[in-house]
Parts: sequence; structure tokens; C-alpha cells
Amino acid sequence: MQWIEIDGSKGEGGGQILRSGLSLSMLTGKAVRFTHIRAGRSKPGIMRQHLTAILAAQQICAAQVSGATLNSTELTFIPGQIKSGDYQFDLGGAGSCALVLQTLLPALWSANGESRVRLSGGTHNPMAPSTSFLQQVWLPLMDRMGAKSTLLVHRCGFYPAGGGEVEITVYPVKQWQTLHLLQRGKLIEIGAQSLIADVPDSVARRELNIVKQQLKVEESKLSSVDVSSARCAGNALLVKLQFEHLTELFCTIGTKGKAAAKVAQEACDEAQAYLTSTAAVGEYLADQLLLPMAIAGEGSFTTSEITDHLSTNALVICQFLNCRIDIQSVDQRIEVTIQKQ
Ligand SMILES: Nc1ncnc2c1ncn2[C@@H]1O[C@H](COP(=O)(O)OP(=O)(O)OP(=O)(O)O)[C@@H](O)[C@H]1O
Repeated sequence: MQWIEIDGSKGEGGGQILRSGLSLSMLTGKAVRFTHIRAGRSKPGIMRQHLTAILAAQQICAAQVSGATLNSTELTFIPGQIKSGDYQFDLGGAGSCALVLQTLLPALWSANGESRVRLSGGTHNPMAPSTSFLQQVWLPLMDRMGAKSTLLVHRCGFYPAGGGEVEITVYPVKQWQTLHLLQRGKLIEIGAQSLIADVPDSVARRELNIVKQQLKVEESKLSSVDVSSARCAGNALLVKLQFEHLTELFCTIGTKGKAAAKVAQEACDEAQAYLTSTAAVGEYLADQLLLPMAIAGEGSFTTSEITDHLSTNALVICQFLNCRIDIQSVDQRIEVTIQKQ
């Protein structure tokens, strides 16, 4: 058997190397051996969120797996056939539902039939895409690439208790479409939403007022949403920028002891930095577009910087797929081009 060897200490050295490797192993049927998993993190090895992704991937493609335990730094994964169907997975805390879903979706899009996945965990986490980001930014772009799905968030889940409930219906891809996102086009609208769970509405108001002043947002485009059925108190501020060719969303998380003004300032700073650049795609979206574009066989986008996540993900993808990913600086922005070889 031919093995793909992935050294998890390379480049960014985090969980994305493992997740992208799993997605591609399921999709291509190639066996993979991971070593030095998350060696770049202060607590290396497989954490709860990664373990859920591994076990979910194993179930979906009947894989033979060894090393799938918490803190393990090595894993082997021999994929079998992808099966569409109904699945349910639990992150057992506030681990990111979005990251687990992103791991599984490429395989489910390539399955023969429709699938439904229910997942419990965190919906709005720091350092991960929120389910709002998936719903409003990433999945609509996947849709344009021919990969359709419907994501419902039945309950929000915040750190530390989690308990968010999401459900996604995934439809098989008939034909991948090429997507080119070189320009963002004209700004159509800026809006902001503050999600609050057992947090006073005055916190949401303070956040929204800062966004209103700094980003010049109309009052009618601001809203606070009470999501109090969440298992623990929580707050997420979402700033949405809708352009002619795509939507970007910046999400910052409010935690106990963090001032509402700071939560709002972080979101405004991220949005401002993006608005000031001429790139179409923000830094987080950039690394999350690479894999689907490589699966589609072709694609391109502009972004503002070459993050470690972007360059490391490109290396992992090229270990599995016969493609070429060019990342180069052109006119004060970064142009990323993906082509089949
Ligand atoms: N605010 C954000 N909005 C959207 N996506 C985000 C945001 N913050 C981080 N991400 C995305 O989350 C992913 C994080 O990957 P990373 O490998 O760091 O995560 P992880 O598995 O939780 O790992 P680790 O604990 O190893 O850091 C990246 O794809 C990144 O683009």
C-alpha cells in the first residue's frame, strides 16, 4: 500500500494539517500516516475536537484507524468507501462544530446520496470559523462551486459548556464549478449582529453602538439576538460586509471579564483592515478556500497576506492531489492560483 506521510510539525504545526489530511484521505482513498501531530502547539497531540473529526471521518468512510486517542501525536488512517446517510457526533464540550463539519464535507459532497449530520459542540469559538461564518460566507461560496448543503443552527454553544446543536444536509456534487474571486466588487451593505445568551442586552447595545460609529453602519442594519437556550452564557459579535462578488464576516467572542468595548473594537479593527486592503478574500477565508478549489481542479483568489495556515494547507493539499498552487505577491496583494497538473 502506498502511504502519504504527513509531518504535523511542518509549517503552521496545528490541527488544520490533520483535518485537511483526513478530508483528502477520505476523498482520494489514499492511506495516510500522521506524525508529530500539532507539534507547533503548547499542548501537542490530538485534542477533543480533532478526535471527534477523526472518529467521524472513520465512521463515514469505514476507515481502519490506529492512534486515535487523546494526546496521541501519531495516527494512521486507511479509508474505505464513503457512505452517505444520517450521522450524529458529539464534541462533548465547546469544540468547534464548524471545523469538524469542514473536515467531513468534501467526502460527503462526493458520496452517492444525500447525507444528514447532526453535531453538538461549540458554534461560536475563538480561533475557529463560527457556524455564522459557514452559513453566511463559506457555504454560499461552496454553493457557487456546485457543492450544496443546508446548515441549521438549532442552538448556539459557547465556551466552556458548548451544547450547541447543528444539523447539516449535504447534497452530492454533480459537477464542481470553477470559482475566481479576484475582485470583491462594490460594497453593498455593512451590518452587525450581537448574539447574547444570558448576557444583558445593554452589552449588545454597547457593542453595536461602537460598530455603528466606527464603520458608519445604519441603525436599521444593527440587531441583538437573544440566543439564551444556549447551555452557558455567551456573546458573539458578527460584522457582515456584503460586496458585489462575496460576503465577508468578522466574528469576535465576548467572554466573562472582557469589556464589550474591546469585543467591538476587535471586530471593527478586523473589518477595517479588510476594507483598507484591496484583496477580495480575508485571511481566514483564504486558507479555507484552498481545499475546495483544489478539489474543483481550478480556482483563484486575491488575499492580503500569506498566512502560515495558507502556505501549510497548500503543502498538505499538494501531497494528495495532482495540482499546482501558486501564491504570489502582485500589486500589493497576494494572488493565489490553483490548477490541475
Ligand atoms: N475569526 C475567524 N473566522 C473564520 N475562520 C477562522 C477564524 N479564526 C480562525 N479561523 C480558521 O480556523 C482554522 C483554525 O485552524 P487551526 O489549525 O489553527 O485550528 P485548530 O485545530 O483549532 O488548532 P490548534 O489548536 O492546533 O490551533 C483555520 O482554517 C482558520 O482560518
